[in-house]
Amino acid sequence: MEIFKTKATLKAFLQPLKASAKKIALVPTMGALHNGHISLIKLAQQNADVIICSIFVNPTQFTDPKDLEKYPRPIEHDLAMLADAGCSGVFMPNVEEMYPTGADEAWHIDLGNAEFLLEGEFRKGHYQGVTQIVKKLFDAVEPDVAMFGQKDFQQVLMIKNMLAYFKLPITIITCPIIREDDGLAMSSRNIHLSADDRKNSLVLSKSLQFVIDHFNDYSLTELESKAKSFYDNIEGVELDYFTIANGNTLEPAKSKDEDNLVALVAAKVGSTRLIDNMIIK
Ligand SMILES: Nc1ncnc2c1ncn2[C@@H]1O[C@H](COP(=O)(O)OP(=O)(O)OP(=O)(O)O)[C@@H](O)[C@H]1O
Ligand SMILES: CC(C)(CO)[C@@H](O)C(=O)[O-]
Ligand code: BAL
Repeated sequence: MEIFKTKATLKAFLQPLKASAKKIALVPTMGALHNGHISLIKLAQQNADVIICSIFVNPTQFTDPKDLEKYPRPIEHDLAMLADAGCSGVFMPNVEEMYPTGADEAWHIDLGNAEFLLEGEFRKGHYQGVTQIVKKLFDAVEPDVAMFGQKDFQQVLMIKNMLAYFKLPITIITCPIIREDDGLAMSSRNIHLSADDRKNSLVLSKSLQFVIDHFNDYSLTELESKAKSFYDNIEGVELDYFTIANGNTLEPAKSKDEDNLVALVAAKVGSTRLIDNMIIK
C-alpha cells in the first residue's frame, strides 16, 4: 500500500493507471477507522480497480474547536487496517497541502435549502466546509467513483448537490450503515463515550427502529412524538432533533405516501454528539 502526503506524488502514481483505463475509487475519511470505513473500502473494491482512501481531519467543517482538537488520530492503527483491507493507496496530506493560503480560504457555493436544515442548523457552515474539502479531494484524485456512508445522510445529499454545481463526472455510491451488534452505528466519535454513555447511546438506534417497526401503526405526528419520548428522562442525553423527513429535500414529511422517507436523529450523549438515521422507504 502506497502512502502519499502530497497531491503531486498522488497524481504521479495515478497517471499511468488512468492511462491504462483503470477505474479509480476514492474513499474520503477523517481517519480513526472502524469497520464502517472498511465496508466502504470493500464496496469500492467491487466498483473499481484502484482504491485511494484519504485521511484528513478537515478544519473547515468543524464548528466547535474542541471537537476538532479532540478528534481521534490513531494513524498507525488506521494504516494497518487499510493495508489489511487491501487498499491501494492512502492520501494523508497536512493542512498546508490542502489549504496553501490557510484554512480561512474563501469558499461558498449554493447547496440548496437542505444545507440549512438538521445538521446545517446545529453546525452552521458545516456543509460549506465539507464540500470545500471534498471538491479539493476530487480534484486531487479525479476518481471515477467515490464512496460515502449513509450514516451521514445529509452529507451525501450535499455532495451530490456540489457535483451537480460543478458538473463533475463522478459516480457517488452510498454505503449502508454498519452497526455494532447492539445497534449503535459505528462512528469514530464513539471512542469518547463513557460506559454509561455507551448504554445510553442505544436510544438513537432504538428510537429509529421504533419508527421502522411501527410505521403502519401510527400517524407521522404520533410516530415522531413517540420516538422523541424515548429521550425523556435519560440523564446525560440531550436530543437535538428527531425527524421523519423527505429523503430528497430533508423537509419534514407531509404525508406517509411520499416516495422517499427517512427518520433522522442527532443527540448529545454525555459530551459526544451522535447522529443516526434509518430509511423508511
Ligand atoms: N457506521 C458506518 N457505516 C458506514 N459508513 C460509515 C459509518 N461511519 C462513518 N461512515 C462513513 O465513512 C466516511 C468517513 O467518515 P468519518 O471519517 O467522518 O467517520 P465517522 O465514523 O462518521 O466519524 P465521525 O465521528 O466524524 O462521525 C463517511 O462517508 C461516513 O459516512
Ligand atoms: C467526507 C469527509 C471525509 C470530508 O472531510 C467527512 O465529512 C467525513 O468523514 O464524513
Ligand atoms: N462524519 C461527518 C464528519 C463530521 O462529523 O464532521
